[in-house]
Amino acid sequence: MSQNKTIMEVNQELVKERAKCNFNVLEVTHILDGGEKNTLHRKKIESIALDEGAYKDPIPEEYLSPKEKYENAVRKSCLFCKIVKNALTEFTGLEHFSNFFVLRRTADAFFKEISPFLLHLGMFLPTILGQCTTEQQAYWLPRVLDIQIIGTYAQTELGHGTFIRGLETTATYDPETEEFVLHSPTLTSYKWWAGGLGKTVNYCIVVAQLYTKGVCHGTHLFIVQIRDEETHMPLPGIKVGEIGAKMGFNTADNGYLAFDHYRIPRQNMMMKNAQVLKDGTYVKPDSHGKLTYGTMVLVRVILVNEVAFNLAKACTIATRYSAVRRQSQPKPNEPEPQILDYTTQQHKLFICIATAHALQLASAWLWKTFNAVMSDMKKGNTDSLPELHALSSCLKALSTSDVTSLIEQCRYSCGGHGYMLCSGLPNIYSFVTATRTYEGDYTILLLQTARFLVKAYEQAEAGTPVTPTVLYLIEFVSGKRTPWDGSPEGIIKSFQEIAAGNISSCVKSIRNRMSSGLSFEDAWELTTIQLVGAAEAHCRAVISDTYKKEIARITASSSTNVKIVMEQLVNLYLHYWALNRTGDLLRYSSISGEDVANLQMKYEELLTLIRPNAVGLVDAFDLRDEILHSALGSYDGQVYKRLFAEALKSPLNQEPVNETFHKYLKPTMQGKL
Ligand SMILES: CCCCC/C=C\C/C=C\C/C=C\C/C=C\C/C=C\CCCCC(=O)SCCNC(=O)CCNC(=O)[C@H](O)C(C)(C)COP(=O)(O)OP(=O)(O)OC[C@H]1O[C@@H](n2cnc3c(N)ncnc32)[C@H](O)[C@@H]1OP(=O)(O)O
Ligand SMILES: Cc1cc2nc3c(=O)[nH]c(=O)nc-3n(C[C@H](O)[C@H](O)[C@H](O)COP(=O)(O)OP(=O)(O)OC[C@H]3O[C@@H](n4cnc5c(N)ncnc54)[C@H](O)[C@@H]3O)c2cc1C
Repeated sequence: MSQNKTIMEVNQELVKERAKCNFNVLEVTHILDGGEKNTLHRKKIESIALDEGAYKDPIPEEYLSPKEKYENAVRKSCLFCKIVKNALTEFTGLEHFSNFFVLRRTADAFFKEISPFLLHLGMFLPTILGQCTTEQQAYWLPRVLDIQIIGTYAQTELGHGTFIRGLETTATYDPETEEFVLHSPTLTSYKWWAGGLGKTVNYCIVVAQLYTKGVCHGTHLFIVQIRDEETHMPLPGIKVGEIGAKMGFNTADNGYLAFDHYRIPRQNMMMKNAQVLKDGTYVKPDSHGKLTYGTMVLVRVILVNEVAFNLAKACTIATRYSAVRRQSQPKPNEPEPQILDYTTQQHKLFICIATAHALQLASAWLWKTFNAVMSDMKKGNTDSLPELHALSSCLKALSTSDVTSLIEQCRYSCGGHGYMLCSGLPNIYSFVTATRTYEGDYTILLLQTARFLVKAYEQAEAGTPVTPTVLYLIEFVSGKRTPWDGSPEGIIKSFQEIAAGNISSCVKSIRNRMSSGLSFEDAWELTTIQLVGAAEAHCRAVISDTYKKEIARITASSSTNVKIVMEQLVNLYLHYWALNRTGDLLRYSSISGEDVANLQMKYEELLTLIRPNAVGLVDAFDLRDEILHSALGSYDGQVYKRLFAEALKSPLNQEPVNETFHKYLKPTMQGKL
């Protein structure tokens, strides 16, 4: 493996673990990267960005003040962009966007938290690609890709994040001057949260209610200059600042923004879908009404990959540490076992490895689906957009939620040392837990998927065709059931039956409530706990099915041992979730109590089978130490030496006696305070 420039010799525990591994690690790396060519490309970018050591901080980030942290992050963002500039200029279409994953991953070496430029590349750029006309793109893109301007995406307001139709910022067209007048009528209409808005950006995309000829046409997107390009001073009519300290994202200067009758040219409305003509005539998009929500769909797709990557980081750290750490003495007169040998520890960790694989492959599949839908839409066909919206919503919701819990589980599995910032786990957690909220809160997105599922159920009942991911509903409404057989295919089938059963129960509840006199809205509202459950079950079935099929497809030409270990992980994922949902299985499938006991036995066998390959499996994620930032997870496994070296960096250790001794401790102890 092209691992890291290790200064320390590799710990013997890890040497032995690597010798035990029975499959070709590089082959698995290629699978996860989507092919050998992608691995080589990734390594090339990582080398360009990291080999010279430019990412290194003179003082560890965690010991800087908030202001210094931010300033250091800006310095490094500029440096990072300079180093990878050639790679950046390639991104002239959304179809190239998957290459950003490589940059994103590499950038992690530079930032323990996050770059204040994240939204520039993660949302400003894709919105320009997705929402601007060709002429607008020709004007804005070169400036964006060359970092001549820096932008963000300001949609959320102090009063509204979820309910976009409730946003209060107005953009009123003035045909006299051919300008839009942006205004923030209330405190709750202040833009709030946009990353980089506080101090970094000079432009942003603003989502505002469009008024022309006295009529409100709903929310539309505008490119707005907020700071002078020379002095960086906020322009007259703009009030902008930072929102303050957060649980994480502290180097991302999330900001607030308000407008006082601030004017922008008509051409700054993003006009790919709807337009306002010079005289103020509004031209409606002739296809789907939600096309202005496009960037959110893209970013939801991206986030599935993003959290898979973060889970890979967390389980690399926790698995390597668990191979080095020894604790307790279950058998008298025998050495303390590696904690990785405890079945409960394997239960905590191997599901993380399997989930990272499942989500990585599901995200690649979703990315392909996204591109296919975009290509249809270029031809004016928006028929597949509702399914993409439903899929990206539930996959974003479930992946961010699962990964948040699993990263915390990785921290638990590292005991006290996992609580140290230098383990890397707290920063990974505080980044990922936010993904459950931003870009659409968990509950909200699952309820969006539920809307789609209820409609699909009604179509299946009526005998009209349904889209590919809900084909299982046709069998369900026809009353056909597959007897439980405990095979991987059988488990996936039962997940689909759980999903169909849950959707059917929701439909019944809504109908019963409506027949007892409630409105559809009230009946829906009272059923939302079940609807969230149904969307979650559907999504679990989709992930499981995709994971199994993709592994079978990709490993068709793999070596035998790679095939075996990949299949073991798929089975582990399926057994883990089947055991987690025995209540649903008993309710909606023909599983018996004895079958549940067999599932448990099989699950425990899988843990034992995977155990010798555990370190090889996390090595296959091929995460350079610079990207992991972890004393517990480095490739050399020198956990204790690294923990001690980190402790010595603490500012409190730079002097033998702290001044508080003279000021407070001594007077207190001597009764003089
Ligand atoms: C220098 C270093 C650089 C390092 C970086 C290097 C590279 C970076 C590159 C990549 C980055 C990698 C990863 C991360 C990338 C970026 C992310 C990082 C940070 C992000 C920060 C977060 C940003 C944000 O949070 S922006 C704000 C997001 N806000 C939301 O998501 C709001 C959620 N709310 C909604 O989506 C909607 O309001 C709603 C809840 C869906 C309801 O909408 P509404 O209009 O009320 O619609 P309604 O419910 O009535 O439904 C009507 C109808 O429309 C359908 N619908 C709804 N939405 C959509 C849609 N999006 N598409 C299609 N259809 C949609 C809905 O289903 C209904 O249909 P129907 O009537 O049932 O048929
Ligand atoms: C770190 C971070 C970065 C962000 N960056 C950006 C950015 O760059 N640009 C930007 O525009 N925004 C950004 N956001 C804002 C983010 O998109 C919103 O916070 C998110 O969409 C949730 O909206 P909200 O905060 O209004 O939550 P709310 O909608 O107020 O949700 C609060 C609770 O109410 C529940 N709830 C709300 N409505 C319903 C309903 N209809 N049915 C059932 N339950 C409901 C939710 O499930 C949730 O539990 C960021 C947020 C964070 C945390």
